[in-house]
Amino acid sequence: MITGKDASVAGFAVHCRNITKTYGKGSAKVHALRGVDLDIRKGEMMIIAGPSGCGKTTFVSIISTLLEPDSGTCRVFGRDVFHFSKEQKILYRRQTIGFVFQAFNLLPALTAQENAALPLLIKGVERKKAMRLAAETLRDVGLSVRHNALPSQMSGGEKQRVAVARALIHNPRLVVCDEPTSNLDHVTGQKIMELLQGLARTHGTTLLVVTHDNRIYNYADRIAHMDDGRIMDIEIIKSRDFS
Ligand SMILES: Nc1ncnc2c1ncn2[C@@H]1O[C@H](COP(=O)(O)OP(=O)(O)OP(=O)(O)O)[C@@H](O)[C@H]1O
Repeated sequence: MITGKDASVAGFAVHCRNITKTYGKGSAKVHALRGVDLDIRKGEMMIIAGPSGCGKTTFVSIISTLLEPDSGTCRVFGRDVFHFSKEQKILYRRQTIGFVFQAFNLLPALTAQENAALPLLIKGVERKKAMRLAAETLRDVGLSVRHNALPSQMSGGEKQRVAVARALIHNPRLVVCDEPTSNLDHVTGQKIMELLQGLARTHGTTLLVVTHDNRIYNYADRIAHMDDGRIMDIEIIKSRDFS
């Protein structure tokens, strides 16, 4: 982990200190995060690993402003995200972050191309242009055909490619993936990770991936191992120069 008095916040995609979060009250109280510090460098792929219930999803939800922390600080690309207004949070989630979830979260009534175009359509991009960019992005993620298929007509791997296209179409600086391979077979999971890694390297995107699928650990630059609401260890997988 990069820490120390001289660490420059400006060099980091994510810079978090002492984040705590509890759920519930009294005897039902759960300490989900017990003081999490983490720095992620721009362009880095950081995996957050750890057993079920250790606080992984809580942590990424807080960074993404989907959930309020109890205490702590967090700067994402230098911006103090815990003090955003409601409107700033909405814009931050739409513009800065791309999300990929295990359950794909595609809208069932929309085609692959419409699902991929969604972030642009929400942003107000004209439909024809959004659909053209969606077709290009689907090609980038290896889906050259079946753009008019509905999610119910696609395989798990195809759906996850659409989800990745949708996460990347607006060129977010940070892509947050929660168990992106857990509903996929091994080979398809590896393909999705290669895709994310390749696209991230081409565009300099920072990737934050929550997983307990140790078969994808080798795609990370570093792995933050969590347990019981804390980061216990940071493992370096690849030593790349991020300066
Ligand atoms: N809305 C909630 N209300 C009460 N407790 C919660 C809530 N969400 C999570 N928890 C608890 O907080 C702790 C951390 O949960 P979290 O979902 O962040 O863990 P996780 O590491 O992502 O788990 P998994 O790998 O199973 O998804 C767990 O003990 C969980 O039961």
